[in-house]
Amino acid sequence: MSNEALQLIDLKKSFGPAKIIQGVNLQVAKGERHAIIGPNGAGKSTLFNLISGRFLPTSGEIWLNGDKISGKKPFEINRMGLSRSFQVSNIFTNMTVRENVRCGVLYSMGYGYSFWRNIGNLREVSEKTAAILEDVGLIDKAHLPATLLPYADQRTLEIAITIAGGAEVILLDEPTAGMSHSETDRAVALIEKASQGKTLLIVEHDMGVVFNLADRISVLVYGEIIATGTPEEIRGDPKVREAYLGEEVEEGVPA
Ligand SMILES: Nc1ncnc2c1ncn2[C@@H]1O[C@H](COP(=O)(O)OP(=O)(O)OP(=O)(O)O)[C@@H](O)[C@H]1O
Repeated sequence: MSNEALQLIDLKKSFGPAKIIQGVNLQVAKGERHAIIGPNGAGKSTLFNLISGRFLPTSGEIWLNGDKISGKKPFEINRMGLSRSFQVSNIFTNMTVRENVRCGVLYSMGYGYSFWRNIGNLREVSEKTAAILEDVGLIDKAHLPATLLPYADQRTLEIAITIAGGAEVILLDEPTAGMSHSETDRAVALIEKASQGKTLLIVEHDMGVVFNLADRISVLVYGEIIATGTPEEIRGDPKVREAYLGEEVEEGVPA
């Protein structure tokens, strides 16, 4: 059995004549927290859309835990153990916070979204739901309709649902976008705790978050990975400084 949770092999994606992803090779080990950084338009969202099955690659392959997933549909990839967060849109706004997390828990226990089925082990579902709500700090707001939550809490709920789904490999898309410093700190703590024992791939613009959270970082520029390494290696890489980090290395990144 391979030790790779996720493997991208010479992955390419074009939209018409525009070559957006230009031969990406990436290996993410089981249990690793890996961040993808790069300037606007580098292709980070496109890469996530390829991995989660929303886009088909133009060429190349994607493997998840030793199984080829490129060419499969998003729900098939999800069932094979990969879960992806969206920018809030995964939330059922007409349900309470508790019901949202409960859906994720039910899904992880194999019930899918078939609410009408007779659910035998209700107690286990309720206990798991309560534990997640407690962990993410939303237990006091569990009874509220999700739509009434402040923005940062909605993002937190989105992360909670993604993680409640039980997938081993989790893709988080800019989880701290639009958050204040203190909200960001709380979100990072949540992600660290909730991703224990799982594999995390994260796209994030906040360099403080990236350099705190990631075991390794890949830098994507114009659809190509120009460097992969530990935070120290990336911080010290002249190519990265020149192409992307620039002044942020001095100003935004913890030494
Ligand atoms: N469906 C599409 N059709 C055509 N072009 C697209 C499509 N999706 C993305 N692109 C183009 O691909 C390029 C990369 O976009 P992408 O959103 O992946 O970048 P990004 O690194 O996520 O940027 P940001 O940091 O701003 O979110 C952009 O030039 C974008 O216009």
